[in-house]
Parts: sequence; C-alpha cells; structure tokens
Amino acid sequence: MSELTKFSDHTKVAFLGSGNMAGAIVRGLIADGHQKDCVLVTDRSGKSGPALAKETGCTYVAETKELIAQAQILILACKPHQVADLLAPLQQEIKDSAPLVVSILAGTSCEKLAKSLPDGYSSLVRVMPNVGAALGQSTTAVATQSATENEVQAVADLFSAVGSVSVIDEGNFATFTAMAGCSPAWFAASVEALARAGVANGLSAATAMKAAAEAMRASADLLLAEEDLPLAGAEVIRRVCSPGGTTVAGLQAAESAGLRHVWAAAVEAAIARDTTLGAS
Ligand SMILES: NC(=O)C1=CN([C@@H]2O[C@H](COP(=O)(O)OP(=O)(O)OC[C@H]3O[C@@H](n4cnc5c(N)ncnc54)[C@H](O)[C@@H]3O)[C@@H](O)[C@H]2O)C=CC1
Ligand SMILES: O=C(O)[C@@H]1CCC=N1
Repeated sequence: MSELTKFSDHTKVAFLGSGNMAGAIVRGLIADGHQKDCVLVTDRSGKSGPALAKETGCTYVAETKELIAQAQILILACKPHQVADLLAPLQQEIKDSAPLVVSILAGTSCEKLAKSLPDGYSSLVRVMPNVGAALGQSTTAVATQSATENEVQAVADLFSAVGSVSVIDEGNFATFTAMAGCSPAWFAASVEALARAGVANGLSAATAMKAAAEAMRASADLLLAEEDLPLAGAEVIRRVCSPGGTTVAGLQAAESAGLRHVWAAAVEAAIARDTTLGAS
C-alpha cells in the first residue's frame, strides 16, 4: 500500500456519493482553487452527480470501479447504512488503487469501517465536517486508529481548504457531531422560530428572516473574536443586556421556557442516535 504523503491542488479526491455533504465539500474545494479535473464524484441514481459536475466543473464518473481506480483520496459520502453493501464488491479495486480512505459517515467508528475494507487496510481516517464547507466555513473533526501522521496531515490539509480542522479523540466524535455537524440545522430551526415570532408581532417574513439571520451571523463573529472563548458567551450577553432592559427580560423568559434544557436535550438525543446509527 503506497502512502499519500502530501495533499495539493492536484490530489485526486474522489467522492462515493454526491449528496448534500459531498456537494458542500466539492463546492468549497473548487472555490478554494482545487483543480476541477482532480475532483471526481459518483452517485447511485445518476442524477445528483451529473448535476454537481455541471454546476461546479468537477468530473462525474458513472462507474464506481473506475472512480476508485483514479482516487488518491476516496471520500465515503453515502449514508451510514449503505456503506457495507457499497464497499463489498469493490475490495479488489481498493487493494489495487490503495487510496487514502476518508469517511464522513456519522455514527460509524473506524473499527466498524475497517470491516468493510480489505483485511489490514490501515489508510483510513474518520472526519466530521459540516455544510459550511460550501462557503469555506466547515468546522471539521479528524480522527484515526491506524493511518500514519502524514495521512492524517493530508486529510487535515484537505479539510483546511473548506474551513477549520481539529484532530480529536474518536471517543468524542458523537458529541462533536452534535456540536458542529448537526447544529447548522438546529440554528436554522432557531432562526426560523425567531423570525416567526417577529412575523407574529408584525414584521414581514423577509424582514424578520434577514434580521434574525444577520444577527446570528454577527453574534457568531463577536463570539469568535473573543480571546477567552469559554467566557465569550457571557461577555456578549453582558454587552447586549442593558440593566432593566428588553434583552434581559427576553433572556429570562427564554430560560424560564427551557432554553438551556432544549439545547441539552438536542445534544443528548443526537449522541443517542449516533450510537444506534453505528450499531445498524
Ligand atoms: N448532511 C450533512 O450536513 C452531513 C452529513 N454527514 C454524513 O454524510 C453522509 C452523507 O449525507 P448526505 O450528503 O446528507 O446524504 P445524501 O442522501 O444527500 O447523499 C448520499 C449520497 O450517497 C450516494 N450513494 C448511496 N449509495 C451509493 C452507492 N451504492 N454507490 C454510489 N453512491 C451511493 C447517493 O446517490 C447520494 O449521492 C452521511 O453518512 C452523513 O452521516 C456528515 C456531516 C454533515
Ligand atoms: O443528520 C445526520 O445524521 C448527519 C450527521 C451530521 C449532520 N447530518
């Protein structure tokens, strides 16, 4: 097995799957300057792959075996329950081409993924990106049990092209998935609920959504600008809550209605689901 020692704009990155998450990474990679003919995608239906290729200029490869033959990095981007059946008929092609295999599958450990790869296959790295990749704003975790330092670095370099990267202990993957993989949908739901409350009080839907989404973006930027990140939330809250003012009145009402409990429940449910995804 030959080791991929360096990631560059010319590294051949091949995606098994071209759905929501593969699409976000492909868009981000190409926007960052990755060579379009070095980004290859396939899919099961023959629909999303060609559409992604048309939109971004990446290459659609209808035959999975041909895609693997060309891959230096092979990104598993199907649903967790699909991966075993998908890889079973491709063992010889994976052995021959020996790509660095990267999984973005939620709830699927390196140990479990290894069972779907040829015996002793060590070039396997698990990552958890998010949809922000399309804008170069993914928050991505990386873990491995068997890959080399160079291979982990190559994967970190790939995902650095579409956002920030942390190498973490695989034991923390389910929690990280909740924090960064799932949370874009939860924040979207929160903004939608906030905007609806604005509409209930007389704003147009467009004005309410723009105001709520832009305020969320500004809040995120303010939080990330703080030097002491663990205290960033308290500091931004302090700056906005005028004593005896509207914000603290709203915050107390939201906390009485279960604000903290809602987020704790969401994280715990996602972690519990991650465990059952991994078992299926
Ligand atoms: N959607 C998200 O925000 C995130 C998703 N993930 C993970 O990414 C993976 C993909 O999720 P989505 O993109 O949302 O799903 P999706 O349903 O949009 O895409 C799945 C893709 O896999 C392809 N596929 C399935 N079986 C195949 C086969 N036999 N051969 C070739 N292609 C096949 C489908 O054609 C489709 O293009 C999941 O494992 C999920 O856990 C991870 C982080 C965030
Ligand atoms: O919902 C899911 O299972 C995937 C993992 C993180 C975001 N989407």
